[in-house]
Amino acid sequence: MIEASGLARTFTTRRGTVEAVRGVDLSVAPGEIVGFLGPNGAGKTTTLRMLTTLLAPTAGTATVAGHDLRTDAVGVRRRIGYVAQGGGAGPAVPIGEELDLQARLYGVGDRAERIAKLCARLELEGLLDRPAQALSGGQRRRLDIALGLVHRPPLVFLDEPTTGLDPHSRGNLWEHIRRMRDEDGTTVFLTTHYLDEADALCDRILIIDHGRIVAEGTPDELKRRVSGDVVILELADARPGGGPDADTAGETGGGAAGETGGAARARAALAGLPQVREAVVTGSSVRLTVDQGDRALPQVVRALDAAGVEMTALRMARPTLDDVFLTITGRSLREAAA
Ligand SMILES: Nc1ncnc2c1ncn2[C@@H]1O[C@H](COP(=O)(O)OP(=O)(O)OP(=O)(O)O)[C@@H](O)[C@H]1O
Repeated sequence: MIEASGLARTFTTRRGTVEAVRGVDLSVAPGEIVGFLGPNGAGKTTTLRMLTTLLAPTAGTATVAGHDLRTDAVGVRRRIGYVAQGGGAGPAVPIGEELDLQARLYGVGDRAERIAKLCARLELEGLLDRPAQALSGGQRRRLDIALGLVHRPPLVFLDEPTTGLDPHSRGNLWEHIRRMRDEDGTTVFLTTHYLDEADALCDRILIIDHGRIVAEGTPDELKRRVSGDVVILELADARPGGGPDADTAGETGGGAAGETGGAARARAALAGLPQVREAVVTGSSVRLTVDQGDRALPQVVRALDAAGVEMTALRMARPTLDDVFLTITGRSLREAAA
C-alpha cells in the first residue's frame, strides 16, 4: 500500500538548512495499522505530509495506494484520507453540512447513505445539527476521521490522532481505528509520540529519530530484540547455607562470592537453561533476563523445583517501548520529546 525509498526533505530557513527527513525507506502492506513513533521534531509530520502529497520531497521516490507520488499526485489524493493534527475550532456550519460538502468534493454518489453509515460507526449520530465548535474533543476527532473517510479511501493517514484527549476518549478512538481496519480493511498509517498508543494499536511500529528510521518491527519484536523478558523470583530461603539462623543475604550479581545458599542453588539450576541470558541476585530476589519469557517460565519453574529451591513469588515483566527507544538512541522518549 505504501512503498517509499530514500524519502528526504530539507527546509531552508534564515538560520540555515534543516534536514527534517534524511532518507526514509518504508513499506506498508494492505490492512496493516502502522505506527510512526518518535519524539517532537523527529520528522513524523514532514514524512506524512510528503506521503500525502502536501509537501514535495527533496529526494526519494514513493508509491502510495498504487500511484506514484511525484508523477501522479492527484491519483494518490483520490485514494487516501488524511486526518491532520487536531486543533482549531472548525467552521461554524452544522457538521452534517460539512460532511455533505466533503462528500460532494470527492464526488461520492450515495452521500446520505455514506454519511449515515460513518456517523453510526463513529458515534456521531444525533450531532449532525451542531457546529464543530460545540463538540467535545473526542467527538471533534471522530468528526475529523469521518471527514477523512467519506470517500472510502483504502489508506488513511492519521497525524497524532489522540493528542489532547483524555484517557477514556483515547481508548474509545483506538477502538474506532481498529474497527475501521477490521470491518473495512482500511490500511492505517498514524504518527504518535505515545508509547502506549503504539503498543496497544499498531501491528507494526517504525521508530524515527532525527529524520531517520532507527528501528522497525511489531511491538513484541521490538521489545524482545532490545531487552528480552524479565522474570523475577522471590526465594523462600536465600540465606547463606540455607540455614534458618543466617542473617544478611547481601547483594550479588553474576555469581559473586558470598552469594546466599538458596540463590546459589537457584543460579546453578538455571545456568543450564538456554533461554536464560543473565541472572542478577539481590537479597532474596533473583532477576532473570530470558528470551521469550512465556516459554521460558515453565522451564525455570521445573529446574528450580528439581533443585529443591523454594519460591514464594514469581512474576514476569515485559520491557516497554520506552526501553526500546532508550536502548537504540541512548535517550528516553520522554526526555527526547521535552
Ligand atoms: N516548514 C518548515 N520550515 C523549517 N523547518 C521545519 C519546517 N517544518 C518542519 N521543520 C523542522 O523539521 C524537523 C521535523 O519536524 P516535524 O514536524 O516533521 O517533526 P515531528 O516528528 O512531526 O514533530 P511533532 O511530534 O512535534 O509534530 C523539526 O526540526 C522542525 O522544526
